Amino acid sequence: MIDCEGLVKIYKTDDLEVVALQGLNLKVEDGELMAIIGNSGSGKSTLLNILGGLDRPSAGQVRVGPWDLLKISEEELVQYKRETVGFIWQNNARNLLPYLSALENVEMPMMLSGKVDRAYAKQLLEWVGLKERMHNKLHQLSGGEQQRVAIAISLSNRPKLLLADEPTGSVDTTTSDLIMGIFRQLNREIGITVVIVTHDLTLAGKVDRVVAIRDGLTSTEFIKRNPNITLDGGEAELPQASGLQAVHEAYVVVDRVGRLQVPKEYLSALQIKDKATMEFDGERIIITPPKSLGG
Ligand SMILES: Nc1ncnc2c1ncn2[C@@H]1O[C@H](COP(=O)(O)OP(=O)(O)OP(=O)(O)O)[C@@H](O)[C@H]1O
Repeated sequence: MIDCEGLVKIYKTDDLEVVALQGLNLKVEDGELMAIIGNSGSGKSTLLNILGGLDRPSAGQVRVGPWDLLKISEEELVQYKRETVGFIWQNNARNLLPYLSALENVEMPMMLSGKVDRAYAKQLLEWVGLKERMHNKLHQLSGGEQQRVAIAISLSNRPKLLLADEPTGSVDTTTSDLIMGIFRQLNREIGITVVIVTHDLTLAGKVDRVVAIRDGLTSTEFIKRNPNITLDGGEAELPQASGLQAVHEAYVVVDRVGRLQVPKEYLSALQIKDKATMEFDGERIIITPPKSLGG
C-alpha cells in the first residue's frame, strides 16, 4: 500500500532550511494496522501530511497504491485525497458543526462531493458505536463521542488508507481504548490500512508493528512476538516502563545500502563521535570506539 524510499522533505523558511525527512524508508502492506512513534520534531507529522497529500515531498520515492506522490499533478492530488485517504487529527472534532446532528455531520462531506448515501452514513455511525446517538446535535455529545463522529466522517469517502495523527491525544483512557477498538474492527472487517502516529506507547503497543522515526529516518522497528495476542481495552495494560519491549521484538532498520542508525545514547556512552571500528566475529558485528593511533 505504502512504499517510501529515500523520502526527503526540506522546509524552506526565509534563509533557513529544515530537513524534516532525510531519506526515510517505510513499507506498509495492504490491510496493515501499524503505528509510527518518535520524539517531537522527528518528522512524524511531516510524513503523515505527505502520505495524506497535504504536503509535497522534496525528493525520493513515495507511492501509495497506484499513486506516485512525488510526480502527481495537482488535479490527480485532489482525486487522490478524495478517493484514497481518510484523515483523523487529535482535534478533528473542532471542525464539526455543533448545530447539526451527528448524522448530518457525516452526510455533510458526502453532500459536498455530490453523493449522499444515508444508509452508509448510518452504518458508519453504527461502526463507531453511536447508533443510538446519531440524531443528537453535536453539542449534546461528549468530546470522545465527537471524536468518534470525526472518525465516521474520515471514512465517508470509503478510503483505502486511514491516517491518524495522535487520534487519542485529547481523550481519556477508556475512549482511547474504544477508538483503538474501532480502528481494529475497521481494519479487520473492511480491510482498510491504518497508520497511526502517536506519542502514546500504550496505544502503539496494541498494534502488530511499530516503526520508530528518529531525526527524519526510520530507526527501529518493533514487531509483535505473538500476533495472536490482542491487547484490547479491558485486558491487561502494558506496563509503561517496559514500553513496547513487553510484547514486541525490536529490530534496527538497515537500509538498502546497508546503513543503520546507532542510538545517540549508545554513541555517547562509548564516546564515539565521527569514527568507530567495526569487527565481525562470525556471528556478531561489534562496534567500538576507535583505538588510539598515538601508540
Ligand atoms: N511548515 C514547516 N516549516 C518549517 N519547518 C517545519 C514545518 N513543519 C515542520 N517543520 C520542522 O520539521 C521538523 C519535523 O517536524 P514534524 O512536525 O514532522 O515532527 P513531529 O515528529 O510530528 O513532531 P510532534 O510530535 O511535535 O508533532 C521539525 O524540526 C519542525 O520544526
